[in-house]
Amino acid sequence: MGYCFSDLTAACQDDWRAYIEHDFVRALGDGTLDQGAFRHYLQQDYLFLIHFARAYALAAYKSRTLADLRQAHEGLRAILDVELGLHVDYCRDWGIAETDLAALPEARATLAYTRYVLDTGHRGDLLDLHVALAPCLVGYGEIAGWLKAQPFTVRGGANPYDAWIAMYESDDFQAAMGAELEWLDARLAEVTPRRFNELVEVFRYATRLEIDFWQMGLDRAD
Ligand SMILES: Cc1ncc(C[n+]2csc(CCO)c2C)c(N)n1
Repeated sequence: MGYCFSDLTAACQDDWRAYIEHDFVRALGDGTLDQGAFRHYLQQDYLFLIHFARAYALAAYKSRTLADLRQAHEGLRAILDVELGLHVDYCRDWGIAETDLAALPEARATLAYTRYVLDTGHRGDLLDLHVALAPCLVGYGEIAGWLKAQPFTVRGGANPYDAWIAMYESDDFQAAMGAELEWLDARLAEVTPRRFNELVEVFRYATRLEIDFWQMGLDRAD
């Protein structure tokens, strides 16, 4: 007993590194990512965010305390009022109109990942759901930090993806990630070894689905 979040990443080290250091991420860092691949990723990420908002609504439904209910409400509000608006503006800069976003067909990788998270939340409890969401929330913060430390990363106007990196290294985002880590560490401190192993499986599947999401972008898969 007495687990914490880093025990989850340690238990799935190979998958976690494959996600954080994926070729898509490296190419974002050095600015060589194919722009069509990025556009495909952005389009599917719009659909991803909508389902992610639904997952926060599910977190509200699964809450047993007012504090957890408020946290879920804040997550839902942040996506609807901030993230999706930023995403639509950002897509416009990349030549994707909001009307196009609304009509997008969902790629299989988007479908698999988002429905896995929702199903995990439905069949499990609030901790299962948060663990399924963690590769998304914590992973992107870690990716921004990892890119910052890599010698190949190009920053500023010379990298067309600089704004994307900046978004996830921002103080606001890093603070949201820190709050999530605190919540997870407090819950994981109390779970049994058997329960921890169940949560590792949830975390591993969600991490693999993040890898597939990057790969979908690179392959422009539908
Ligand atoms: C496939 C995919 N995975 C993770 C994120 C990152 N992300 C999405 S919503 C959110 C938190 C919202 O409050 C974060 C960090 C993404 N955009 N796309």
